[in-house]
Parts: sequence; C-alpha cells; structure tokens
Amino acid sequence: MIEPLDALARLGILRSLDTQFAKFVCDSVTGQDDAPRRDLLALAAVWVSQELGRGHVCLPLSFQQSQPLGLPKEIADSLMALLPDAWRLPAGWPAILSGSAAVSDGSRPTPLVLCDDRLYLHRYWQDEQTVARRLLAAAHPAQSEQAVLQAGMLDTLFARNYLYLFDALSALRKAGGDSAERRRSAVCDLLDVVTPDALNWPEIDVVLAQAQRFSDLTPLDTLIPVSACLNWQKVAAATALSRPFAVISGGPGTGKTTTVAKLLAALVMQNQPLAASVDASKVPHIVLVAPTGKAAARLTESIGQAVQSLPVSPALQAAIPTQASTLHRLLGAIPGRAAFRHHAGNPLHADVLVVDEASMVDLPMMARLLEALPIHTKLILLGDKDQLASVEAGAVLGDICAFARQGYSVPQAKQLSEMTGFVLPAGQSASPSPIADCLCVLQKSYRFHALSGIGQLASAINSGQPDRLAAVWQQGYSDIRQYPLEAEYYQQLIQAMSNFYSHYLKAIAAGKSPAEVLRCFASVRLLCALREGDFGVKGLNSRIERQLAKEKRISPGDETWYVGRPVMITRNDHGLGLYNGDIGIAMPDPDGRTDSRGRPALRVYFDMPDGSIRSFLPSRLPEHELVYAMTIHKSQGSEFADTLMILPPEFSLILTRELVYTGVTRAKERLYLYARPEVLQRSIQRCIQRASGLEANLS
Ligand SMILES: Nc1ncnc2c1ncn2[C@@H]1O[C@H](COP(=O)(O)OP(=O)(O)OP(=O)(O)O)[C@@H](O)[C@H]1O
Repeated sequence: MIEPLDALARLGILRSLDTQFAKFVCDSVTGQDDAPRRDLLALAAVWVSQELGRGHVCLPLSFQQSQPLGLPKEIADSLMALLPDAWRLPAGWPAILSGSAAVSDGSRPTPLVLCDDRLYLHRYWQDEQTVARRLLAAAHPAQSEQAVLQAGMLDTLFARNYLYLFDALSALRKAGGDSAERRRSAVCDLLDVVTPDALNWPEIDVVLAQAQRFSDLTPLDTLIPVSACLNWQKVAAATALSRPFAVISGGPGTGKTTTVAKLLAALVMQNQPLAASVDASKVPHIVLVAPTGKAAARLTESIGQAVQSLPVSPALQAAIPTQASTLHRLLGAIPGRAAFRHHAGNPLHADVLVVDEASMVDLPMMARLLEALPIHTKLILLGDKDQLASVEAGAVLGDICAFARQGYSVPQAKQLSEMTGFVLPAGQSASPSPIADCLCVLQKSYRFHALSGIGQLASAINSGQPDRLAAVWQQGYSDIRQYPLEAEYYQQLIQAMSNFYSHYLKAIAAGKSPAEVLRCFASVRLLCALREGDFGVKGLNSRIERQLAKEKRISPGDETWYVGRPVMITRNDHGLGLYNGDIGIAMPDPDGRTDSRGRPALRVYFDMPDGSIRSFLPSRLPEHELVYAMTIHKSQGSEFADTLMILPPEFSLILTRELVYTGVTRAKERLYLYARPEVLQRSIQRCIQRASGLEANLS
C-alpha cells in the first residue's frame, strides 16, 4: 500500500506529510500486524492525517461512505481495491483497526487512537481529553455563599442607565417621530423588557412624555420592575461568577468587553473589606490575552475604554488591568521549539484569565493553555461562536457553545435568577451537561442598531436563509453596498482601494507619526476568500500596487521595498516579538539614514500588542507578504471602519457561512461587498462541520 501512496504523493495528490505518517505507523507494527491489516492501517493513517490538515481533529469512520479518503473517486476506488473485499466500507474499519498493534483506546501509547468510531492521531486525542477533563472539572458550581454576596455587586454594576433611554427619547422627539408606541418600543429595547404586557403603559408613558432630564425617568424603577426585564449581559457576568469556567459568546458589539469589564470589577470588589478603598494585596491577579498581537492590541484598547466607563470608584478602575498580551507570550514561547515555558510542571501565575477571540484558539493551543493553568484559576473565554473556526485543527469554542441549546439546569437557572433578579427559565434537556451552565450567548448588538445594514446582514447570513439575505439588500441600508462582479466593477474596486489607501500614504508624506499612519491604514481593508488568482489576495495585491504606482501614490521602481509598503508577518519570530498576522508599514528612517546606495533608508513600523510602536529594518523581518488585500481568515481578530470584501465569481468549497459572516462582521462602519448574488447565497447555506469528539467528551 505504501508504494501507491508514495506515487500519489509524488504526483502532488497526497501530501508527503500524510504518507510519511502512514509509513511510520506501518513500520511500528512490522512483525505484529499481517499485511492486509497493515494496508488498511496505511490508508487509515493517510486519511486521518489528511483530515487533520483540513482542520478536523479526528476521522469519524461511520460517516465516511460517500467520499472515501477525501480523494477523487477513481483514485480512492483504486486504493480501496487493494484491500480485501469485506474491508472496503470505512464504517466497518473500527472493528478491524481495533485489532491492530498501532491502534489503542488511548490507554497505551500507540500512533493512532480509536474512540467509538473516531480515529485520532494520539497527540490530538490526548489534547481533546485534556481540554474536556479540565473544562468539566471547572464547570462545577463555585461556593454559593459567595454568589449571594456578589448579587449586590452585580446590581450596582448593571444598574439601569437611564441616560441611554433619555437620549433615545430625545432623538425621537427631535426626529418628529414621537409616539406612545415608539416610546414603548424604545423602553422595551433599552431596558430589556421581556414581559411588556404585564406593565402599566399609560402610567409609564406619562413619565416618558414628561421627562426633561434623565433623572426624571427614575420612577420607572418601580413601574418597570427588574423581574419584567432580562439583561443577558448581567446574566453572563453572574454565570462567570458562579462557575470557575465560563464562556461569553456574542457577535460584534453585543457587549462582551463591557460585560467582562464589569465582571472583573465584581471580582476585584469581591474580596475588599471596605467599599471606599482598594486593598491591593486582596486584588486577584487578572491576566488578559488574545490569540494574535492585533487582537491583543484591540482588547487592550476596548477593555481600557470599558473600564473607564464603569460606575465604580477611580481606585477600583485602577485596580483592573487593561493590558492584554498574546497567548504565545503568556505561555512563554521558546524560539525554535513547540514547547512552552509554562506547563503543568511550571504553571502560570493567574487567579483570573480572560481569553478574547477564543474562536481562533485551536485544540492543541487550548490544551497547552489548560495544562499550564493552575486549578484555582477562573477561566473566561470571550468570542463569537459563529465566526470561522481556528486555522489549525479543532473548533473548540464552537464545540463548547453547542451546549447553549440545552439551556441552564434547574439549579443554575435558580441561582442566576437569585443573583440577577431576573426570571430565568431552565432548559428542557433531561440530562444537561454541566458545560451548559457555564455559557451565555449575547444576542443584542449595541453597535449595530436596528438601522444598521451590517448588523442585519450578519444576522441574515447566520440564518442561512437566502430570502432573508435578499430582503436585507432590498431595504436600501446606507452602510452596506453590493456590487456584481462584472469587469467594470472589478476595475472600480481597484480604483476604490487606491483612493482609500491614498490617505495613509498622504499621512506618511505629511510626516505624521508612525502610530497615526498605522491607524489610518488599519481603517480600511480589502478581504478576499481566496489566496490565488485575480479574485484572490495575490492577484489583487499586485493590481492595487500597480494602480497606486500608476497614480504616483507609491514609487516602487524596481525595488521590493518602498515608502508605504504594507506587509503582514506570516511566520512567528519570538525573538523579535513579531507574530503571524502582525501588520507593518515601511516608512523613512526617522534619523535620515541612507542605505548602501545612498537612498533614504526604510524601517518597517509595527503596532505592538502593548500599544507601543516598534520599527525594524526590512531585512530583519521574518517571512511576510504584501497586505493591501488579505484573506478573510487572516482578518479574524481585526475590524476596519471600511471593509471591502470580494468573493470569487464561481462557487468554491472554501466558501462557507462562517467565512462570509466573519468577513462581513469585520466592518465597523461600512461594508462594500463584491460578489455574485448566487455565489453569496450558496455560500451562506454551507456550514463548516469540523469533526471532533470534544462535544461527546463534554456531554
Ligand atoms: N448594555 C449596554 N447599553 C448600551 N450600550 C452598550 C451596552 N453594552 C455595550 N454597549 C456599547 O456597545 C459598544 C460595543 O460594546 P463592546 O465593545 O463591549 O462589545 P463587544 O461584544 O466586545 O464587541 P467586539 O466583539 O466588536 O469587540 C460599546 O460602545 C459599548 O459601550
């Protein structure tokens, strides 16, 4: 079997990585397994390794009848023909493989592990077990008496803010659209009213209509009791206080950061004997991280803003850290090695760990993190479960969030009701997983209000319904535009990019600071589904570069490096502190140095996760690529005021609902989508299903 597999690798049909692994597995059983079983083993090993390359943690054999080996049918059939007749259906493989010396249930070290019908590489099976074990251990309730203490804190932190309502009422009045019905709708929306029919609206409306300042709305405290409302942000904070592990998931602008800032305030207040001052020795050690430098920088900025708007004393605000770092830095990446400085034998120092953009964390990274986390550390994952899964194998956040559909257990619903004052119904599941009690999904976006096309579009994409998508486009929202992919629009896109990018180039020419230039560049981006071709990153990057040169906005000449060249790092360099996805821009050396040919020397400036700016000689940079356009995958963890997104003219298997949703939700203010409607519609009907046993292990 190895020979035909090798031949396929030479033809580029299989990765040599996959066939090498198959050889290794077969060699490990020489003299133990007979020849037909070794053939089967080789096929299974190649296949599971291939699936791993596609992001699947394991190979579920029972579901694999239609597309064996993920290869073209004739090739797969010819390989299958080398097996005994009775062995040609993968659904029957578990029984045969379990007799191989290279396969175990994980209790002994074998290259492959078979768990029910799922076949794993041993390392990934182990990682999955680590993650499941640690999360289940952390899903038990925290001490209940603490939860009661925390109830008062939550009331303070999540007290109603009538300012938002007053502003909304004033806006209605100003716009001339004031009516009792509209006022009622604003109240229901902003105060999270869930049982409006139980309220006395004529009396409430008198208060609303007469309010001259926001404090005039306080009679609503009694007219709209807390029990008539349900603020999911408060529930999310209560969930995280009630369990050592919690996930707060939600789309953009649903208030994850705002909620976590309040949660951290509650955790700091929890051990303070005096309300007026903060005893630093009793403040828990809080650590904030994100998977990439860009995401860490964004978290630092957004949590800083959220903490500043907290309704707490300046001393308490100051006690909440706002500086985020990357997961790699936290774990202590060792240059040239896969291992980290922190592990079970050298655990991290943290009482509370917040991981933002958790959808980007792959299974091995989550396993390393959980191994290094002391048992007492509270772990809070923030992220958007509907976004693309991690680049590497696994969909950890998605697998965990799958339990949200079970709803809270009866005891947890009761505890959360006591902590928040809201009436929380328990889920219907007869035997819910303890993980379900650790989750909260925020759905209301405070960034994208009802008049925002981006928010409506994101939700239509998530519904997977082409009709809803079409309806959103027909509404004529001003913040979203769709362009068909005809030739004139393609050229118009290149021109639009050149115009957008002229701003940061002008900022360089005007001698603005690197920080300002980087900020200006970061306000706009072109996102592509593909890497190659005219509609991919490579083709568009070179077209935009040519257009900018034609319009004399850049002067590349014959050189690779020129003033304004934007690049993205594609390989981590722990020594330099530059990581995959970091974006830098070439600017003139501030000291006026020249290069060996007497031309102005360049330095490439980067925004570091701690908010500082660092510059490097172009020759020092690790692997990188031009970044006028980038893939949607690489844009995860970033947001741009103006986002332009292009899909290929023909449908391709790379196009999925998660990909389109991730691209669209990168847009903060305006989205320009270049796509054929039929391609867009097909894309949103395809969901990524990553094979993994995590959900089964957490059940
Ligand atoms: N309950 C609320 N009432 C009014 N405004 C809110 C509320 N919660 C959040 N906001 C505002 O909505 C905006 C988005 O909130 P936040 O940054 O916390 O969301 P997020 O989910 O972390 O967003 P992203 O995923 O894009 O980082 C902020 O301006 C915040 O002040």
